[in-house]
Amino acid sequence: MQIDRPHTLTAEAAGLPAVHAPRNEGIPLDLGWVRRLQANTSAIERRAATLPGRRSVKKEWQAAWLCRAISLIDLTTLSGDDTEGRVRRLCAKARSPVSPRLLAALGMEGLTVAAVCVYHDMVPTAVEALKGSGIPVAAVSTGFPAGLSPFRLRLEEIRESVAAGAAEIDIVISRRHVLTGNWQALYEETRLMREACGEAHMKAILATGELGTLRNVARASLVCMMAGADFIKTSTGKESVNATLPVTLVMLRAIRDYHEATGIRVGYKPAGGIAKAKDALTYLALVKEELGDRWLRPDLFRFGASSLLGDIERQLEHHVSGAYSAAWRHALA
Ligand SMILES: O=C[C@H](O)COP(=O)(O)O
Repeated sequence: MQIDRPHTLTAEAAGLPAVHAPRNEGIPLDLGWVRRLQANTSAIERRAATLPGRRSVKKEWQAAWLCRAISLIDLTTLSGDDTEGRVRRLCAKARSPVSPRLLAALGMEGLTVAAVCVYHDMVPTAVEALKGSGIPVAAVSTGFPAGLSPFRLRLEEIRESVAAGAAEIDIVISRRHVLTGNWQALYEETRLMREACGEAHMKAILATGELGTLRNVARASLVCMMAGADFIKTSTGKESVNATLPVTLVMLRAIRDYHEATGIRVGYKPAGGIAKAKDALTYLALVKEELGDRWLRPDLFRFGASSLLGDIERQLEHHVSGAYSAAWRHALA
């Protein structure tokens, strides 16, 4: 598809000025609605398969959309060997996601990523390193990635992450509630997590690669939105299958249904394995087709990605200079 041409290659084209959708306060669990939801797997897979081939944005339009993609990244490090030093370097990258020379050439001075996403223990370091930047810190709490620690500890972890300065909390759902069709338990658990988040925005990670069917993905999406999730997110990045286009179609349509029924906009975060600039453009095109431009802003869309920024930077370098830089020059991103 042809994405509309942004007027100019400016910060505005990259997703600014900031807008803030009202929060999703949730609604009572509607089991009838949940059970009516179906997913036509073969139709969804057919549609998803046509998407990468139909995308076509070139030259300055492509550069503008790649800058938009940067403004939508939750720049992430979630490794067992994370150190304060690595998190500080990541935060420096978040403030200045591509070289100042490139930003000046693109007219994109001031461009930053949307947030930095880290484990609970790294929240104070990230908060300190991002001070004054306006970039929020997101914490993966609730026994990430499996979410199988005692429930009271998962709630406590959320509270501690918020107290340490996290403005966004990425929770993981209990996959077993989905696999056993226990929507009541999923709703109640997610609702309590939302309460523990307080003012912090909550992204509900479904771990779609472990939910078995696309119908389960649709129903889990809906239950999490009913329970008050501000975002629904595909994956932790640790499952064997993470973000995919079919899962994205299902989740976007659940978001559209919820919006049509309630008037509330819930955000979407594909995460895990999105590492190429062209994949990011495919996701943006799909969101634009399914939900419209309003969802292509940081308050309603994020990429959860640890290495996407590096490839986008390489493509922008090519746009400006006509040459590709070596991948190792962008190792951190
Ligand atoms: O939430 C973010 C993901 O964990 C990042 O996954 P990734 O390292 O495959 O980009």
